[in-house]
Amino acid sequence: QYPGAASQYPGAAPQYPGAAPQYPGAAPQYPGAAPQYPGAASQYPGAAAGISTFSFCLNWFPLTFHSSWNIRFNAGLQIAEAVALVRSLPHWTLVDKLVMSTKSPDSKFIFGKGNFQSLTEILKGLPKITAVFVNVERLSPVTEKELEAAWGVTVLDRYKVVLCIFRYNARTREAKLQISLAELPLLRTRLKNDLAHLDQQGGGSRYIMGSGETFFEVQQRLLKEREKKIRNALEKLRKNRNLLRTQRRHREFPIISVMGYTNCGKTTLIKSLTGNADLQPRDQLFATLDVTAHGGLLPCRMPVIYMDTIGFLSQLPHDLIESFSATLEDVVHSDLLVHVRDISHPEADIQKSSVLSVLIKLNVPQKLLDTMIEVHNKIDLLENHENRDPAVVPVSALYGFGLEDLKRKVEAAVLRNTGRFIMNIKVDLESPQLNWLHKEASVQDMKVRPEDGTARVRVIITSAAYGRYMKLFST
Ligand SMILES: Nc1nc2c(ncn2[C@@H]2O[C@H](COP(=O)(O)OP(=O)(O)OP(=O)(O)O)[C@@H](O)[C@H]2O)c(=O)[nH]1
Ligand SMILES: [Mg+2]
Repeated sequence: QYPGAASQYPGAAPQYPGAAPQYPGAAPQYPGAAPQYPGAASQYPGAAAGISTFSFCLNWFPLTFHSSWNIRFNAGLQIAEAVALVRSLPHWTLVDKLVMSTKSPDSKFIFGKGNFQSLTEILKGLPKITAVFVNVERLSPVTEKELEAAWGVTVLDRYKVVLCIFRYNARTREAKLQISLAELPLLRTRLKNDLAHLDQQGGGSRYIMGSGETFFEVQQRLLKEREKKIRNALEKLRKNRNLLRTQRRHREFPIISVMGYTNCGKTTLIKSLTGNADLQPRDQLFATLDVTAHGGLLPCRMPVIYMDTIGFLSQLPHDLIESFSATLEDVVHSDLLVHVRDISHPEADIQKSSVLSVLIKLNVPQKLLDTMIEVHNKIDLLENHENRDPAVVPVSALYGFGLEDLKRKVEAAVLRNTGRFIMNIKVDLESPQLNWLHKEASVQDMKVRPEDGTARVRVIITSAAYGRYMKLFST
C-alpha cells in the first residue's frame, strides 16, 4: 500500500490522531476493522463518512489521465469534464492532465506495456503528486493495485472521484445512507485485497478463536449485515417520502420535477422561478444531491411544487445510479418534467442523450416523456442565440430571460397533465355552490354582483370535479 495509509487489518495499531485520511472523503473501513484514528469516519450506516476529516487533507495533487477508448466522446471535452470533477472537490489541485489510449475497459490491464512505461516515467518526474485519477468508469481491483504499487500513490477511477464529491456534498440522512450503500462494493474489493495480503502472511483463512468463522467470513457477514441495516433505514425513509407524497397529492399540489445534466442550472432556475433565496447554485458538479421541494406560483396563481434533483452524468457508475435511483423516484411520480439543458455547453447534445437514456432506465412513464418541457438555459453565454424549435423554451435562469414564457408553458402543461382546466363559473351566493368550489377546486378570483346576488368565480378544476359540480347544481 502507499505510504501513510492506515493499516486495515484487525488488531492493527490505530494511527495517531489527526493523521491524513487516505484520500479526501475516504471511504469508511469495513465493519470490525480497527479504527484509523479518533474522529475517523464512523462505521454505522449513514455516517458522514470522511466529511469531518477533510480539514486534514491540505493538498492533493492528482494527475488526470483520460481514456480515449470511448470514441463517442470528444477526448478534449471529456477531459474537461474530468478536470471539472476534480475541481468540484475542495483541497484538490490539478497538476497535469494527459489523454492516452487505453485498452477496452474489460481487459485486465488498462494500459498497454509501452504506455504504462512512459506513464510511469512521467509520474517519476512529478514527485509532488499524491493521487492519479484515471478517468474510466471503474478500474479492476487488479489494475488498481498494480498501478498503486508501481506509482506509489493513490489511484482513483471515476467511481471513486464521484463518490468523494457525493460524500462531500451529501447533507441529508438519505443521501448519506445512499452513499454508504454505494461504498459497499469498494469495501468488498478492499476486503478481498486485504485477505490476499493476509494470506501471504499466512493469516487470512485462519479461524477466529472459537467462532468457527474465518476472518474473511466474519468480515463478509458484517458487510452483509451493514448492507441490510442501510437498506432497512433507506426503506423507512422511502416509506416516509411516499407518505409525504400522498399528503402533497391530497392537497393537490402539482409536482414539477426539474432535472438535467449536472451543472446545467437546475437549482438556479428553481431559485428564479420561486424566488427562494435559500437555494445555493454552485459552479460545481453534483452541487445538489438531495431531492428538495420548493413552492412556487403559476401565472394563474395555482400553487405548485418544483423538485430540485440530482444532476446526471454520462458514464455514471451503475452502483451509484442504483443507489441514487431512489432519490429520483420523485421524478417518476411527478406531474410534469422540465429538462434543463446548458445549451452553451459544447457537448450539449451528448448530455441530452445521456439524460434521456437514464430517464428510460428509471421507467419514467411515456406520458411524462412526451409532455416534457425542454429548457435551453444559459442563452446569455451565446452570441446571437436563435431558437427555431417551438417546443423548446430558451432562458437565462441567471439573468431571468424567458421565465415568463416558461411559466406559461409549464402552466398549460400542468393543467393538461393533471386533467385540470381554468373556468369562469357563475354562482348563486345563496346556494352552497361557492363553498363546494372552495372545497373541491381552487378558487382563483371572484367578482361579486350585488345587483342579482351572484358572483363570477374563476376556478381551476379537474374534469371529474366539474362533472360532480354539474350533477349537483345544474338546473
Ligand atoms: N451564465 C449563466 N450561468 C448560469 C445560468 N444558470 C446557471 N448558471 C451557472 O451554472 C452553475 C451551475 O448552476 P446550478 O444551478 O448549481 O446547476 P445545477 O444544475 O443545479 O447543478 P448540480 O446541482 O451540480 O447538478 C452556477 O455557477 C450558475 O451560476 C445562466 O442562465 N447563465
Ligand atoms: Mg443543483
